[in-house]
Amino acid sequence: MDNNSTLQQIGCHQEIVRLDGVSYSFDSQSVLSDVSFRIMERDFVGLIGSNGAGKTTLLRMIVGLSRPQKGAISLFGQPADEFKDWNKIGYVPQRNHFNPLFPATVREVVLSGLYGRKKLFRRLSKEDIGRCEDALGALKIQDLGDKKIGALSGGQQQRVFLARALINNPKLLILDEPLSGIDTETQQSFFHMIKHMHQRHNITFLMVSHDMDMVRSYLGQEPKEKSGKLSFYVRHSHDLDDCDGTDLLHSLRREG
Ligand SMILES: Nc1ncnc2c1ncn2[C@@H]1O[C@H](COP(=O)(O)OP(=O)(O)OP(=O)(O)O)[C@@H](O)[C@H]1O
Repeated sequence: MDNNSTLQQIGCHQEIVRLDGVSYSFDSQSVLSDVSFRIMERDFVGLIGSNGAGKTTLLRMIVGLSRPQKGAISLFGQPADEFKDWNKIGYVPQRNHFNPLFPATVREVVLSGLYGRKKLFRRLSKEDIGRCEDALGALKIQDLGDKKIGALSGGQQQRVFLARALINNPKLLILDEPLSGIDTETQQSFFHMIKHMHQRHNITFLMVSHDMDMVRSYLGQEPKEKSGKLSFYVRHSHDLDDCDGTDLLHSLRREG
């Protein structure tokens, strides 16, 4: 193998998330105990576990909303405490449901995903608006842009939250039960869409799901690793000689 192809493989094979002996308790109740796991670039990781197993607690630590009480987390090769490049990570938390009277439009919700507090207070640039339209296009909801978010169905709202997470063109998307509370047909098209993002646009995924059939159909029958009550199912989309195409929004602009 020549140097170039070795470099290419490393280039597509970065360690995105590393958990080393992570533990967490609420009061005296231990929720996670000594969890170690690595997510490589272009992995699709399905995180499975019973109710209360600590899945959401783990995701919240990865996105910096809380810290491990023991052990360490690294993101893109950096200790999580020092990590600043949060626009590389898109996060869709569990059970996002808006009150039907919530006044924001779909476009406003998607734009609120632009990372950086200062962006909330400064005027939107043409580029910001272009990114928003691209994200709406990626989720096939351009026609909903001016609708009030609270007036949409659960499945449509889920698409809006995914568009919001995509607006920064993240390398890693973290989804907490994105399929819950939506009908089977919408679940299938949603899952189809995220598989496409994984395979064609090289986004790395960490997804919590209770739908074992869907998880197994894409990620295989057996978990790659288990830790306590958590199981990690993994599929890698990596094509050794293809390191291109990580920019979903950009690709869409070109395709469109
Ligand atoms: N803020 C909190 N204060 C006290 N206990 C908490 C808090 N958040 C979570 N817990 C407890 O920690 C445990 C793990 O919760 P977590 O939400 O991480 O589980 P989960 O695997 O995501 O569950 P589910 O599948 O039901 O969403 C649960 O027993 C929960 O009651």
